[in-house]
Amino acid sequence: MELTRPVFFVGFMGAGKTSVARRLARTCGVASVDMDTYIERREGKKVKEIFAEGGEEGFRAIETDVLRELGAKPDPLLISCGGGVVVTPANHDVFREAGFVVYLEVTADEAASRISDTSTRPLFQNLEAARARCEERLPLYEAVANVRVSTAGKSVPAIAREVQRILEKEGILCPQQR
Ligand SMILES: Nc1ncnc2c1ncn2[C@@H]1O[C@H](COP(=O)(O)OP(=O)(O)OP(=O)(O)O)[C@@H](O)[C@H]1O
Ligand SMILES: O=C(O)C1=C[C@@H](O)[C@@H](O)[C@H](O)C1
Ligand SMILES: [Mg+2]
Repeated sequence: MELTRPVFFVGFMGAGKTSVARRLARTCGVASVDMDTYIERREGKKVKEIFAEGGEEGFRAIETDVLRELGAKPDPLLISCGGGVVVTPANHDVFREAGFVVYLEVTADEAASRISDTSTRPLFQNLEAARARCEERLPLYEAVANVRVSTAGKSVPAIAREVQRILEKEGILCPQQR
């Protein structure tokens, strides 16, 4: 199959953006890219090190640069964003101009139960702070979303199938034209 526009997955850390995009890419035969992984390869450093050296501000600048680059690829991709991509206002323009945004909903408590190693996520260091951060970001996720998908109690393959149906209905995921 092929994509007519880039599809961005947003949502809090642990929502399943990376897992769902990867699963959908595999089952539909389209390409996916994970922004955190892409950033780590490009910078030759782990996200944690980028935060330690340049702070959140340094990380966000790289993130916006990469979002613009990936959103402008001639062959559209499934793009799993970092959990904080919505905090930078300029990123909202990229979403609006280029793509379709799938918001995967999760609570901080459920996310905490899914993530085995929070040390890789500098902004998920304790549950209290994560709950507050998650709540603070809800309106931002909602503002950019073209569609919301609840992930509570659902498996990654089930969520991927649900997203696939939505993308097909919207004409974003189509049978290959050539
Ligand atoms: N629906 C789900 N049910 C159970 N576990 C899940 C589900 N989705 C993801 N997970 C697990 O939660 C962990 C985090 O998932 P994933 O890395 O896909 O989240 P993410 O949204 O990309 O997070 P981040 O913003 O930190 O990159 C992984 O171990 C994954 O296997
Ligand atoms: O929610 C966030 O702010 C982040 C989520 C991760 O995906 C990484 O992009 C980074 O750890 C920041
Ligand atoms: Mg991820």
